[in-house]
Formats: sequence, C-alpha cells, structure tokens
Amino acid sequence: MRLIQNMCTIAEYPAPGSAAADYCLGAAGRRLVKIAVVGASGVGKTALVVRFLTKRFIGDYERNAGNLYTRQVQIEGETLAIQVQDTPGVQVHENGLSCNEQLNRCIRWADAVVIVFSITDHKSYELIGQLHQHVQQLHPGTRLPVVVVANKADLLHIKQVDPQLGLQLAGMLGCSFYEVSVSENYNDVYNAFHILCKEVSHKQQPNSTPEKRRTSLIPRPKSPNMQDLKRRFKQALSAKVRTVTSV
Ligand SMILES: Nc1nc2c(ncn2[C@@H]2O[C@H](COP(=O)(O)OP(=O)(O)OP(=O)(O)O)[C@@H](O)[C@H]2O)c(=O)[nH]1
Repeated sequence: MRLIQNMCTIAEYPAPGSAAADYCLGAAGRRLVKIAVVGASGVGKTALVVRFLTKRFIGDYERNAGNLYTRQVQIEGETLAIQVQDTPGVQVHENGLSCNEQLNRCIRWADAVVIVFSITDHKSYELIGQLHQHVQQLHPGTRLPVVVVANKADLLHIKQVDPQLGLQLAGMLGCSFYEVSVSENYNDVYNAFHILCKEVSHKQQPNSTPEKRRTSLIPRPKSPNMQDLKRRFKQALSAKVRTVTSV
C-alpha cells in the first residue's frame, strides 16, 4: 500500500523543530498539521487511522508499534500536509492513567488529538476524561483541539456505552464528537479528521479565517447617539400632535 512509503515509527521521528522535522513539511513548504490518535487498547485506533488514509478497513493489525503516517488534505481551498501518529493503547493502573514517555512525547508533538473509545468497552469510555486532562496538561497555556471518537458503532448488540454519553462528555470537555464505525463507514471517519484539521488550521492562522476576513471588510453600522435619538423622538411626537390637532 502507498501509505507504507510514508510511514515511520515514533522512535524514528525527528525531534520537533529539527531540520529533519522541518523536512517533513514537504518540498512544497505546505503547512503541517500533526495529529495523535490515543485511547485504550483494542478500541480501533490503527483501524481508524488506516481507514482515514486508505479508505480501507483491514480486519487485523499488528499490535501497535507507534506508526506515523502522512497525507495531504484540502481544507478551505488550501492543501495541508498532515501527519497522523498512531499510538500504543493507554494502560490503567490503580493510581490512574499510565502513559509512558513514548506516548507523552507523541502528545506533546501533536497540534491536535483524537481520543478514541469503543462503544463495546466501558473501560475505554471511562478513560476519556483522564486522557483529555492529561493531553491538556502536556500543553500548558493553550487549548489543544481534541475530537472524541466513539468507534464500533456497528456492534450495537454488544454495546456497553450509549454513544449519547460520549456526546455529553465531549460537550462537557469542549471537544467535537463523532460516532463512527470504522469497519462500515468511511465518511464519518474522514469528517472527524477533517474537522480537527480545520480547527488547527484556524488556530495556526487566527486572522485569516474567511469569517474573520469577511467581518473585517463589512463596516459596522453606526449606532445612533442619544442626541440623535431625542431629536427623532421629538420629531415623531410633534408629527403626531399635528395630526391630532388637525382632526
Ligand atoms: N466490528 C468492528 N470492529 C472493529 C472496528 N474498528 C476496529 N475493529 C476491530 O477491533 C480490533 C482492534 O483494532 P485495532 O485497530 O488494532 O485497535 P487499537 O486501538 O489500535 O489496538 P492497540 O494496538 O492494541 O492499541 C481489530 O480486530 C479490528 O478489526 C469497527 O468499527 N467495527
């Protein structure tokens, strides 16, 4: 598959800011959006990434080795280079979340994060809040764009989590939410990544969003001042008095 040519592992990935990392921007000097995909083991992270990149669903994958994939996407007429980092499943211990340094490095590297859970695994849902908090802690002073993805929507007969709960939780955390079936639907997967790229793109160029540009071009209507209002009120009043007296 073509994506293999664009793949390396976290360990191989050059340190952010290095010349080698800049090279990843691509010869065309495109803007780069870096996305990390995190979540519990077995929720379908690799399947999600591969589906997004190839449009295909392949049933079985090797246990995750932390692969990095690259592709280009069109966002509002601009071609962006995006890198998607698949990560090993998060472990939970008695004291809570256990994220190894490899995973932390990947989260720090990212401009945006996809947090995945499976509707067939309640434990993976319980991780969302902690994972979100952990992600934000690794990016102090900024609000990293995050999308919560509820996967395996085709397995309703063995569901342990109502997707509605995922929606509510994502809302509370201030994240976008997508319910997807990686195995059955490509469009939802694409949309989840697309909305994240859009959010990052707007964050990278806050003054160049079409909405902002448009509002800055349209002159704001002047609000009437008090003197003007009084004058108009008097005019209206005297016109009424005139009408009444003439009857
Ligand atoms: N029915 C169904 N199965 C899925 C779906 N997505 C993934 N799977 C299956 O779930 C299993 C785990 O998928 P992976 O993509 O390897 O999960 P992962 O989160 O990367 O797992 P780790 O590498 O262990 O962290 C595989 O057997 C997939 O085929 C889905 O939408 N529906």
